[in-house]
Amino acid sequence: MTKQKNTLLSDTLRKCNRVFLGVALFGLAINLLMLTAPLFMMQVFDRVISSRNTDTLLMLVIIAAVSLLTMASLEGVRSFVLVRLSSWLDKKLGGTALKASINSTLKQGKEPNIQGLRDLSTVRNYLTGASIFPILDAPFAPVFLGILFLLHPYLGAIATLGAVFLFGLALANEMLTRRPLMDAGKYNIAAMNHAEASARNADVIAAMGMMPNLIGKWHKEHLGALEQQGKASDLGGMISAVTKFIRTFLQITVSAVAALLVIQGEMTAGAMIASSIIMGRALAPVEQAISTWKGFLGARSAYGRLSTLLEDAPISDKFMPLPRPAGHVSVEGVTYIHPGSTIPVLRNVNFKLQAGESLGLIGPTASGKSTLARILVGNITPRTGHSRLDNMDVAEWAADDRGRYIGYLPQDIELFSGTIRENIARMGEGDPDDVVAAANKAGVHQMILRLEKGYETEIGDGGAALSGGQRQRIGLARALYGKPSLLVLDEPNANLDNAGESALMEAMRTLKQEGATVIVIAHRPNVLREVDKVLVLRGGTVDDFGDRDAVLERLQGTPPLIAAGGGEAEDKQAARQVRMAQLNAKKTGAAGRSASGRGRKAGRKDSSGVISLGGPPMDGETGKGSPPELTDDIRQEIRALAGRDLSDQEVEEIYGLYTAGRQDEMMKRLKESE
Ligand SMILES: Nc1ncnc2c1ncn2[C@@H]1O[C@H](COP(=O)(O)OP(=O)(O)OP(=O)(O)O)[C@@H](O)[C@H]1O
Repeated sequence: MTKQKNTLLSDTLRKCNRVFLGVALFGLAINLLMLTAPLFMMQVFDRVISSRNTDTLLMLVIIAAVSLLTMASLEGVRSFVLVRLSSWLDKKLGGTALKASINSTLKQGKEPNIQGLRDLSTVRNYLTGASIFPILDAPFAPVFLGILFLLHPYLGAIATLGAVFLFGLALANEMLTRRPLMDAGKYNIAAMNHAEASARNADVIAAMGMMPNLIGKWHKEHLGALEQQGKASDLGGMISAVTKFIRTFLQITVSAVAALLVIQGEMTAGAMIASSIIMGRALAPVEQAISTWKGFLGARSAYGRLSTLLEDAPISDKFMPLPRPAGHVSVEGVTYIHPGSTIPVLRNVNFKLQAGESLGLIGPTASGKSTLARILVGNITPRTGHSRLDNMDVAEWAADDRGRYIGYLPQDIELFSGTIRENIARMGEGDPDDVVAAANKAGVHQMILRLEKGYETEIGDGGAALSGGQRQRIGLARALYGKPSLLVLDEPNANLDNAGESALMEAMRTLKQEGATVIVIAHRPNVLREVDKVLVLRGGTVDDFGDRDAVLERLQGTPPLIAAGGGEAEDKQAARQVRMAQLNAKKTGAAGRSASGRGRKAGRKDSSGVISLGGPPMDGETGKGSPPELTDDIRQEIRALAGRDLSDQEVEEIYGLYTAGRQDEMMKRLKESE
């Protein structure tokens, strides 16, 4: 089935046709009224001066004044209409252009930008600004040429030839400058986006002295734009100079021929003056068109980009709201390839969660966890397969509706300029009770109250006025706002201290009681204590899925996928607890089969837990196998297993037992140190 294209842009502009027709008719009247000056001059020279009749002169002045006033009023009304048209266009298309820009960032993985809004502004300014007048006035050029023919066929012929020649120059201008101007536009957009992105990352730039490199990169793109612009301006400037010369020379030629005709008695002196003025009017739109050509090309490119962007926007914003889902999650054969890539980042991912279940999503870096999270919340659409919430494909569920039932905390949190209250209420006004309830659940209420303006504290762009941990906790409160049925938390504890992490785990317990389904991506172990199930993602495929303890037990002997973080005592304790959960699961024979049908890793001891400290596991019997190097990570892991701070020597001794394959003694030493 071919996707229906959104024709909002062309439809909206079509609706403007009547206004443009009106504006063109105004233009006709204005152009005719412009004949006031030449006709006045003609009458003064031919009637007043020869007859010395001052009454006629007064009458002519009054008629000219009325005519010029009418012209000024019409011009005023024309500009009034165009200003209103500009606002109307903005109201009609602005929201859709912004939405489409945001969606294209989301779906096509493009660098975040609001080019759609910029393009709309370019098109709008062109259509409703002074640059459109030469195009609207151009159709009247033949009227003026016709009048010249009436004054004398020679004058008409010279002016027509001149107009054709100038039109040819205008065409040459279009053909020669189109490509460089389009290239300049492209370079310019890249340079501006680059500059915007740099400004957003000011901290990193300043701290690591990246400024010269970034400026160099920006310069390269900007110079590209300047070079192409220069090329177009050189050509345009030359053509413009030739045009000016030809136009002025034509004016002189017409005046000279008219003077000859006057001498030969074929024309009056007044007609000679009038012909010169009319000639100027006839050729003005052609000359103006050349000078405003750049604006026209810019607007045309902007129109092209905007229509491509809007074509993919949803045809209608209307949707039938669906009832609150219970929270059943079903991921069916999901494969995903990032735009611009050919390698699937997720391959045939399948799993199901009942409403109220919680899942820990773990896996090595770049295994596709965040991508899966974005699919689960409906931000990106799988290439094949479906992610369903209560049987409804989230990708097909209108975002504004489904979003009410989903809580999402992305890795980079993404807060907005505004107050804490607005941020928690997802940038709406928000019911105060609901805002406080979400903050309480995220354990952040007291922290907010301690801020100078409490919930009304302005947090700055992206939450710049908050610490990393505060941002994460406010992001969590935003995710919890409105009691969502499904929560997807992407490394929610990455910036949290112990108190923050305890609050997070408390929130997970509360959510469980409330029946919400929670999916949490974890690199640090604490949160895994609160989940029912664990899914291990490796290289974009499900490596293992099942009950937490069983999966963790099966992970024995593989390089660690979760790390004890930061040297915090609780972290170490948690890491140890997760390890112990693995060991206990082993001891009680909880090992099951993996969801993918893969058997558990070849066990080496079945009577007690085998601890692996990264790298290939050591053979407990023989001590054979290549021991991994005693890295800082392994030191940390040993300390986490011990649950307290060991001296370097103690760590090395325990490690010695490990590398010798003396697991029992190692366990004893670990317990001793408890
Ligand atoms: N917008 C994108 N365009 C192209 N490739 C992308 C995009 N986003 C992610 N990727 C690629 O997809 C792969 C998976 O990324 P993803 O962020 O899902 O991994 P992850 O498991 O969450 O990693 P981490 O644990 O480091 O957060 C990576 O190789 C990454 O480079």
